[in-house]
Amino acid sequence: MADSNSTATRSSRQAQPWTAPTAAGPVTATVRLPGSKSMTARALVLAAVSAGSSTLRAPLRARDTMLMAAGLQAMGATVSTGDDDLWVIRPQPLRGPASVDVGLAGTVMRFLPPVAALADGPVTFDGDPRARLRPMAPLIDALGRLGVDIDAAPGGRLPMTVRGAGRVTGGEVTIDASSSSQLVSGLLLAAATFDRGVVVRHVGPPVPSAPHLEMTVQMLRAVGAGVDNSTPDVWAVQPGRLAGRAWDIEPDLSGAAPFLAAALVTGGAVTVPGWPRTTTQAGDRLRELLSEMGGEPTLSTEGLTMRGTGAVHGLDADLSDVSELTPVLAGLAALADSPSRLRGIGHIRGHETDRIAALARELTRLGADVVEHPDALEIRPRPLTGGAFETYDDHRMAHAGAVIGLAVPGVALSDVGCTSKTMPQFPALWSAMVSQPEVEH
Ligand SMILES: O=C(O)C1=C[C@@H](OP(=O)(O)O)[C@@H](O)[C@H](O)C1
Ligand SMILES: C=C(OP(=O)(O)O)C(=O)O
Repeated sequence: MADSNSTATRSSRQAQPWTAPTAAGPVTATVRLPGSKSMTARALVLAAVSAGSSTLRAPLRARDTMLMAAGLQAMGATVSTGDDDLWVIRPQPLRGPASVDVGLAGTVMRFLPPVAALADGPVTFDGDPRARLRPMAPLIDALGRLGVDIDAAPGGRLPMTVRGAGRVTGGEVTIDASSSSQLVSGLLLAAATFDRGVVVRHVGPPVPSAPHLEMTVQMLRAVGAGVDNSTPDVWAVQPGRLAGRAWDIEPDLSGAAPFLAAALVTGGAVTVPGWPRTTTQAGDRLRELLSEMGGEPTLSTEGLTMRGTGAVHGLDADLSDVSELTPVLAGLAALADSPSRLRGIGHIRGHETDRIAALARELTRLGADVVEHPDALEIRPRPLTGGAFETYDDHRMAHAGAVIGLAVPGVALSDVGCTSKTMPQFPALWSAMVSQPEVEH
């Protein structure tokens, strides 16, 4: 069952003010990270729409994934999350009435409505206040055109009720998924169980987060779905029975970002064990992005080791594929020896908070010179001074503040507890990393 600490809403959770620890010298640490949010979410959804039982080894236990588990359970699936290392999912006929709390999880709000359409009965969705502002309309419209009956708040937002009819006809549908790749992933993950499967055609400005879409396609194929993604911006899922399976969840590589960044900031070395040789996770791009910023990555059987060289350089990069890395890279950019331009990130204004505005505001407050563009951030480093750092209920804003705090004493986060969205152990892991004495090699 979902534990209350992991699923607590922002309003039911006390803010946890936290002054980020400053590193006394180079940090040398091995940091074992929890499972990937994106893989855990997909594995749970696929397990619930498969024909047999599934297991998830090393899943992520955090607010987003516990809400996913609870949502599926509310619709009738048996989801056993009691064992930290092995979750067991037994699919059952999906049913309403049910009520799903999406929290602030994009994965829950975009992946579960298509599943709810398969339930026999109404399923209501709502979440944190900010969840009501995140883009949902293209998914609601697409499901409507696939024959699903949905009542949503004006403008196509949460709260909403999906009046599941026990089956979905499916077929071809166009969608503008430029605001989130999750709108497409959600349709695809449930589609093999639609009578006619689905053909999703994106029309509009580019869809962000290509690696996340590739993860959706690969994980669908791994449970036996026929998926054709050979035409750009078109994804077809054949109707068919999906097989339950045993999933090994990789460590969360996007969650690795602040820890690896710490190696650059302090001129130390941080190792993340279990870094996969090949992966669809967006966070794997950290190897290349952080080496452009001055780090030296080594991938070995020990995992990924990022070494700082003592220098942090600015970064000019299109982050549209890996936009969830933006907050940490922006924090690092504020400490760099040259300006940065983080481009292609307009859609992150619809993430947990408007991340472009939030980063511009908080980095400026600490003394950086930041120019905010509709879809980019320009960061010109200047000497920073500690002070208040608002986290906006956004785990990755907290990561950014922690990274700056390594070098700037007195960076006072308004709430580090928001990291429970994807890594409840973040404050403990961070403090342990910063306090580890340097080891001479
Ligand atoms: O499908 C997923 O697991 C995710 C897709 C991406 O969403 P967007 O395409 O909305 O950026 C990413 O930013 C998010 O953290 C996780
Ligand atoms: C954008 C993110 O989350 P979500 O899955 O809620 O969209 C994120 O984790 O950076």
